[in-house]
Amino acid sequence: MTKPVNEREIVLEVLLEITEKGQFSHIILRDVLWKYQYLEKRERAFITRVTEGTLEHMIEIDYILDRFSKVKVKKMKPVIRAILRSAVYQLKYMDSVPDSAVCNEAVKLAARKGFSGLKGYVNGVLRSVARGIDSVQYPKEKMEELSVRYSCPEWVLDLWSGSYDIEVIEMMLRDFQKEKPVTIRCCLNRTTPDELKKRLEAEGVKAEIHPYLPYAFQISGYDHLNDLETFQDGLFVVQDISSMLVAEIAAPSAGAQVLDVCAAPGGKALHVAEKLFLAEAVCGDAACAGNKSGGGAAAGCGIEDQMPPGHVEARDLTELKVDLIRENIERTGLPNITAVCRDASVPDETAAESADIVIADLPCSGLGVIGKKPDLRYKASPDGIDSLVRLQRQILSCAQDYVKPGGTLVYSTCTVNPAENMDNVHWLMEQYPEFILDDIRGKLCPELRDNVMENGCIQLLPGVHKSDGFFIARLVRKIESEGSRNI
Ligand SMILES: C[S@@+](CC[C@H](N)C(=O)[O-])C[C@H]1O[C@@H](n2cnc3c(N)ncnc32)[C@H](O)[C@@H]1O
Repeated sequence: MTKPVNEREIVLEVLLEITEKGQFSHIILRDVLWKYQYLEKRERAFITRVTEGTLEHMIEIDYILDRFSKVKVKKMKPVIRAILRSAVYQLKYMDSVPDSAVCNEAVKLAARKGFSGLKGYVNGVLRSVARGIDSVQYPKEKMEELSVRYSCPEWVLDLWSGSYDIEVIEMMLRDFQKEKPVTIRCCLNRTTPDELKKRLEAEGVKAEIHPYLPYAFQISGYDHLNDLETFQDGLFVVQDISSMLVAEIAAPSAGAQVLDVCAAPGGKALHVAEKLFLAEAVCGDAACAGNKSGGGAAAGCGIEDQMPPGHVEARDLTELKVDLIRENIERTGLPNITAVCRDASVPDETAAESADIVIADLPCSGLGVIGKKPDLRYKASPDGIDSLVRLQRQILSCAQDYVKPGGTLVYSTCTVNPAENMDNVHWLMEQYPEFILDDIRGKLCPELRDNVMENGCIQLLPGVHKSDGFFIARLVRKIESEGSRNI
């Protein structure tokens, strides 16, 4: 009996949504896995692997197909193109599926989708690919070769070649294709890293401390993260180490007023709120026995009562996004953070010079995280990057206004594209000379300290560093009488 849904048919639906309709792979995949949660674990894993793998290797797959099909990939009917792409992925990268099964299933799927007349074509192309795949010649020219081998558009490589050596580019590309453990952040308002490690291990999870931060772990060896008791109890959140560095670099002191202008789903804002909560939980005065969260059991020195409590306002553009922040606030149980819907590109005069710390973790091309979101590389374009830079500058020009004199602006992106990173920092300092770069070295572990640029910012590169591609700058608004502290 034929099954009502077939995992290859689901892969086809998902691929068409992403490649033909421009949907994001992580969102479509999440929704589809939710819809078909009754499928067996093996089938769900197959859907994820074939979809992500096809996207990750799509330029290489198209190159291979163009060598074996008379009709070029660009000219194929979308359904046939998607069926062939996912089949070539299975032929090249999934030894567990016999070649004959890949070909037969693709032919059946083409027929089910109304293309019975193309059964012979699909079968012919795939059988020739299966026979000849190991003898495909890759391009001779280096950039072209890298583009095909690692499925990265050539214009992206040209862009990077202006700033990075070819060896570094290849290291990044190789790293994007590597399977990596998930990185989590221990919620220090709920537990200690030691306790979390013990509980994870009791659940059969392998947890290793990340070399950059003592409260970050790399975890592996579990089936469904959401099913872990430690996750359900809110003892950790999933977050890349690079994102955690933003809160380290923001380094809020007790009583700080923080504004995150682009906060959803809330990772960095919640981390800053946690730091603030911990800074205020214990009074800094060594002679003081009291603390704000101590329920009044001990008498304090009084400083903690005079100080207004610190707070994080986490903003984002749409109610949908703000609801994501709210869900995460509820999960972590932090009392000192609120989520607000507001467009960061529109000036907010009511917030002028109101924040000790402004976090501007802005929308960007995401070229530092294409290993995790494989379709981003096909969605980005040179024109798209130009308009992102315009948006980033518009948001930065609003965000700088909210920083108090002496306060801090932390600018970050998850890209390795200098136009969206260092160029924006230079632009900001030209437009607003009251801002100077602050050196972040003292806020990082020794291993990373040496990688901070001369101007005090950091550009993390996948494959070079143990993180996503990520950029962080810390700028300080001068107090009027203050001389230049520029480094
Ligand atoms: C890089 S993500 C932020 C990630 C977040 N800081 C975190 O750590 O979870 C950029 C965010 O900017 C938001 N965004 C884009 N344009 C915006 C605008 N004009 N105003 C406010 N937020 C915007 C997006 O919705 C997205 O959530």
